Formats: sequence, structure tokens, C-alpha cells
Amino acid sequence: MDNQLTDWWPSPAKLNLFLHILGRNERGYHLLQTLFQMLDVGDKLAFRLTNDEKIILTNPLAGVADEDNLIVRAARLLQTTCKVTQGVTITLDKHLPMGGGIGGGSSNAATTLVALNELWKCKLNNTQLAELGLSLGADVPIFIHGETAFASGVGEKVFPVKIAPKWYLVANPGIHVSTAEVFAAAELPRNSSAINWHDYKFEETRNDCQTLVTNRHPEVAKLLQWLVHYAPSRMTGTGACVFATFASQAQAMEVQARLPIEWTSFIAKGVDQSPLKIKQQTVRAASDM
Ligand SMILES: C[C@](O)(CO)[C@H](O)COP(=O)(O)OP(=O)(O)OC[C@H]1O[C@@H](n2ccc(N)nc2=O)[C@H](O)[C@@H]1O
Ligand SMILES: Nc1ncnc2c1ncn2[C@@H]1O[C@H](COP(=O)(O)OP(=O)(O)OP(=O)(O)O)[C@@H](O)[C@H]1O
Repeated sequence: MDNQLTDWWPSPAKLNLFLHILGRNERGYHLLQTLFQMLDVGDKLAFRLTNDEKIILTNPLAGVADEDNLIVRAARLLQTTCKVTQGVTITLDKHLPMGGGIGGGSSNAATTLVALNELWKCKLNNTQLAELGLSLGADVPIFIHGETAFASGVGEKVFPVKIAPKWYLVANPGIHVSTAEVFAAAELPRNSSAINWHDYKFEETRNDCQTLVTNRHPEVAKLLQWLVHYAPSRMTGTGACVFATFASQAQAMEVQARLPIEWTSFIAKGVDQSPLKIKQQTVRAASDM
């Protein structure tokens, strides 16, 4: 008999508050320094365990074949690794723009791994889950650890940090920027000097992908020029989304109310621990009782 649908598992967004490119490794992957800021908003996923081995997504994403969807790939990877004989039917409540630099696909993969590890009783720890996740995407481990963190290497060396709480207006210029295309560009600067996390100041850092992306995509440049007039603003990841930083929710809402209707946006609070990490802790505490 099939089990019931579980409750919703959060799949939050992230911002890269800065992104410096220091060089490349022997496999051509970029060596970065970045500050991953976890946000309190994102997508949601629900899981219903089944007694066959099928992995089914009830609401496929437009333009993404199910076998390419990071949710299905994450579920299958865990099922194979842990020799799980059950299957699962997954429902996705999607809010985050795709290809926005806010980690939507990577976060969906991380939530799938964390949730099914509990529901299928695989008993992997977060380090093991993060190792599995890295084979799906560079940003998956950070969402599994679920903490605002300074990261280096190709993004896999993670050091949790606490930074002053801020509110962010995240705006979407309505275009999709390919991460692979940005990293393949000849004109991308790749020679930033390493900084010490303790010396971090927003205004002394940058996103090394921003000039390239704004040159290629005038929509991103236009949005940034508009936002920077109101608050310190920057592109996240390899784009296309842009964020503006505020001390309060009210200030963020005031600017959002003026945002021209051609751009969609959301407001989020920066958090030290992601909603996924809190959910995992809650579920584990309940199962220990
Ligand atoms: C730039 C960031 O968005 C920062 O958060 C991420 O590191 C990108 O992570 P992601 O979207 O999960 O990227 P992946 O799907 O792993 O990689 C997409 C492509 O980007 C390039 N890539 C990615 C990460 C990295 N550190 N160096 C790279 O050169 C590779 O060509 C890779 O084929
Ligand atoms: N569940 C998923 N959600 C979103 N995109 C997915 C998913 N599965 C596969 N993809 C593919 O991944 C691509 C990148 O989507 P994603 O939202 O992760 O980009 P991003 O926000 O730029 O990521 P990052 O910040 O990690 O670079 C999409 O264009 C889509 O083709």
C-alpha cells in the first residue's frame, strides 16, 4: 500500500553576496571565493513513498525533461547509492526563477536528498549527502549544509559564518543566463587575489561575472542601474537576478513598490540557518522521541 503524502519540505534560495574568481583547477573548473547567504524563501517539495521503485514528478518543469530534472536525478542517485527498494512521487511547488543565480535547481536537489534520506531511512550524514550532491552541481553541498557560509575551492570548502541580518529585494530581469556560458567566456576575469574572510566588507568586494553579464545582457545592466540608485546592489552567481540590500523589510518593500512592472521580484530575509536545515533538525528530533 502506498504511503501518504508527507508535509512540505522547504527548498530555499541563496545569494552570492560576492563572487571572486581566483583561477582554474586542472579540470578547468573555476576556483572561487564567495559568500553564500541563505534566504528564508524558496520552492517547496512534498514526497509520497510508493512500494514500486518508480520516481515520479507530478508537475514537470517546462523545458526540462524529467530525466534531466535535478529532483529526479537526486532521488535516483540516493535510491541507487543506498539500494532503496521503495519509490517516490514528488510534487514541486516552484517559485524561484530558473537560471537566476539563486540556486533553484541545486536547492531542489539538496532538499530531495535531505528529505528522502529521512523518509527512506538511508541514515547518511550531511557530509555523505553533500558528497553525493556535488556530483549533481557545485552548489548542492552548500544547500545540504544549510548555513550562510564563506566558500572557496570550486565552492566545496565551506566555512559557516554569522553576518549582520539584512533584508534583500531580489529582482529578476526576466532572462536566463547559462552558468556554463559565463564560465566559458574568454573575457571573464580570473585573477582576483584571495581575501581573508575576517576582512570582508561588501563595498570592497564584487561579483567577477557581473561586467561580462551586463555587457552581454543589457536587461541586467538596466535593472542594476535602477536598483543601485536606492541601495547597495549586485548580481548574484552568474546572473541573471540582482539583489539590493536593506536594513529593514519596510525599506525593501518601499523600493519594491516603485519597481517598474517589467521586472518581477521578491523580498527575503538573510538567515544563518536555512529553512531546510531547521526542517531536518525538527524531523530528526521528532524521530528520536
Ligand atoms: C557560480 C555559482 O553559481 C556560485 O554559486 C556556482 O558555483 C555554479 O554552480 P552550478 O550552477 O551548480 O554549476 P554546475 O552545474 O556545477 O556547473 C555548470 C558549469 O559551470 C562551470 N563551473 C561551475 C562551477 C565552478 N566552480 N567552475 C566552473 O567552471 C562548469 O563549466 C560547469 O559545467
Ligand atoms: N528542479 C530544477 N529547478 C530548476 N532548474 C532545473 C531543475 N532541474 C534542472 N534544472 C535545469 O538547471 C538550469 C539552471 O537552473 P537553476 O535555477 O539551478 O539556475 P541558477 O539559479 O542559475 O543556479 P546557480 O545559482 O546554482 O547557478 C535550468 O535552466 C534547468 O535547465
